[in-house]
Order: sequence, then C-alpha cells, then structure tokens
Amino acid sequence: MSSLQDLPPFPSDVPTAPIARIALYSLLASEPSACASVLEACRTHGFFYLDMASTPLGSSLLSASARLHEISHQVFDHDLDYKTAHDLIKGVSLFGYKRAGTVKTTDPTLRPDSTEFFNIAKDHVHAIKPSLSYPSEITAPETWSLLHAFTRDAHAVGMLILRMLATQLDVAPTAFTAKNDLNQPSGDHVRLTHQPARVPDATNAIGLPSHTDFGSVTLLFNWLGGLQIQSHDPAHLDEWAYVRPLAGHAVINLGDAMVTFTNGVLKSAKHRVVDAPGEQGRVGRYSVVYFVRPHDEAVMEACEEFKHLGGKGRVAGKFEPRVERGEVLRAGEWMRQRAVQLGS
Ligand SMILES: O=C(O)CCC(=O)C(=O)O
Ligand SMILES: [Fe+2]
Repeated sequence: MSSLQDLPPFPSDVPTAPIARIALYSLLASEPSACASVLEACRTHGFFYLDMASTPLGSSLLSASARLHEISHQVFDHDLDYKTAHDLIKGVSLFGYKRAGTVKTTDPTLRPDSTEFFNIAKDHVHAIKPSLSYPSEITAPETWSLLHAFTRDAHAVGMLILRMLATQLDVAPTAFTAKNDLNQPSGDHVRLTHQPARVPDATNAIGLPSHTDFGSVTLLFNWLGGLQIQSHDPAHLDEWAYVRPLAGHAVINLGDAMVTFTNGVLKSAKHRVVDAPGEQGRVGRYSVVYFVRPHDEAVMEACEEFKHLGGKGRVAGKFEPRVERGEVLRAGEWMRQRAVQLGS
C-alpha cells in the first residue's frame, strides 16, 4: 500500500487550473480580502484551495483525512461480494457502497466510471438516524469517533464559507447556513473514493464523468492528481485542466443547491476525475470528500433576497426536479431525484 509519504510527485508539465489559494486562518479572522476571494472564486472557477495551516480546525481535518485515507485502503481491499453487501440503493438510500461503472455516463464517448465509493451518512455517525451496516473498519469505535469529529469539523468549515458568502452578497449572514443544519436529517456524507491504478493503453473508462455536486459545499482531500475543471482562459476555453493537489490544503467547491438558493448568482462548477497524470497514474487513487447538503426539510427555492432576480438558477444540465402540484420541493426529495439521475 502507498503511504502518503511515498506517493509519486505530480508532473510539472501538465496544464493546471489557476484556482485561488485562501487561508482558513484568514477566513476565521474574517479578513476582508480573503472573504472577497471566496466570493470571487465561487462566481468564476467555482473551486478554490483552502489552506489548512495554523488553525486547530484545519490541523484536525488534515489529520483525520490522512487517517481516513489509510482506512480506505483496508475498506476497498475487501472482495466485491463483501463490498456489494453494503450497496447503496438508488432512489432509496444515498449511503453505502457504489461500485464502479454505475454513474451516469456524461463523457462524449460514454466511458463508464472506474471509481468505487463508500458514502457514510453524517446522520448515522451522529445518531440522528439509525445506522446502516458499513464495513467493520468503518464502524470500529476508533474510526466512528474519528468520523464524528471529521463530519462536525468539515460541516463547520462549510458553514464558515456559507456565512462569508452571505456577508459578501449583502444578505442576512444566516441566509444559507439556516438551510444546512448539522443536527437535522440531511444527505450530508463522507465519501471515501478509490480509483484503481491506470491500465496501460486502456481508454475504456474514466475515473468519474463530468458532473456538478448536488449539495451546498464540498470539501475534498486528495493526494494524487486526476481531478479536472474546465478552463476560463479565453485561449483555452472549456478545455479540461488538472487541479494540482497541494499538501496541507483542501479543495472546495459549491454544489447545485447554492445555485438554486442564489438564483444562479453562485456557481456549481462542472468537474471530472481522470487517471492521475504521469507517474502518479501507477498507483491507486483515494480521496476523502465531505458533502454539506441542505437538511431534508429545507425548501429548494431561491432565498428571499434572490427571488427578484427572476432567473431560474438552472442546475445540472437537463435535470428538472419533479414537484407534485401545490407542493414545495424539499431538499430530501430533491437529493433523492438527483441521486437517481446521476447514479451516486
Ligand atoms: O475524488 C475527487 O477528486 C473528486 C470526487 C468527486 O467529484 C465526487 O465524488 O463528487
Ligand atoms: Fe464531485
């Protein structure tokens, strides 16, 4: 197994996306330039790096994500029968195992995905709902309490970003956080991902086809390249560029719920995962993700302050949620429909 110390380096000769680096420390101190950079990033690339240095919150997230990376090796090493005994069920539960090849194919050549996931619900870890059965390495008391701290801290970072965005957009500071309550049932989860090492000359699969995330804020901890976003450089518009993994940083992006809440003012950027470049592609790729999502009862409409914009805040390509006549669409149902559409 590759430990974090001996992973091959990211190559220096592949195009990378020039996304902003913003320090968690500066956001916690409400430094105006850092807060303005968050808004700028969420209106343009839709992605930014969050430097975790010099804060207990950042250190605790980094060490928890490194430990979850180690545990992921054990979890994904089980044979397929063991893993599929924990399968998530499309349209019924977002949580559990997702095998490779089940995500909606959005790639022009319809390549299936090569990534397997374990989605572990915040509601299970925080005993908000009775838990499903997960592999024993996940439910071991040491891991379960690590997941408890990790979900709490990742959610706290999400709330900090949402408060910053509300303040920068001149709306009530709680406009977005009020829709993402940690203590209410929600689709929040930790996702452990695994993509096998590159198979030489094979082009018949893609790590994860292009998609947007469905929730409010995504925090990603990754150690190998492979994540890509589309370029904003007029000379290379829409070409895919790697997001170079940076030690000590998380990668942050907004999801579709924030597009809906702001009537399209904020962006959920398309991204995809391909084989890690160069030497990095020779080893399996693991990532640890936390999805902050609106709680199940949150109404999926633009916040009052954004209603006047009248736009539709369209998300996720052709996705049109179905709403019964006279009903309001709440996040629980919205997430369910999106998960059926995307297959994750
Ligand atoms: O592993 C990554 O780099 C990103 C994963 C991702 O985009 C997702 O799980 O939605
Ligand atoms: Fe994603």
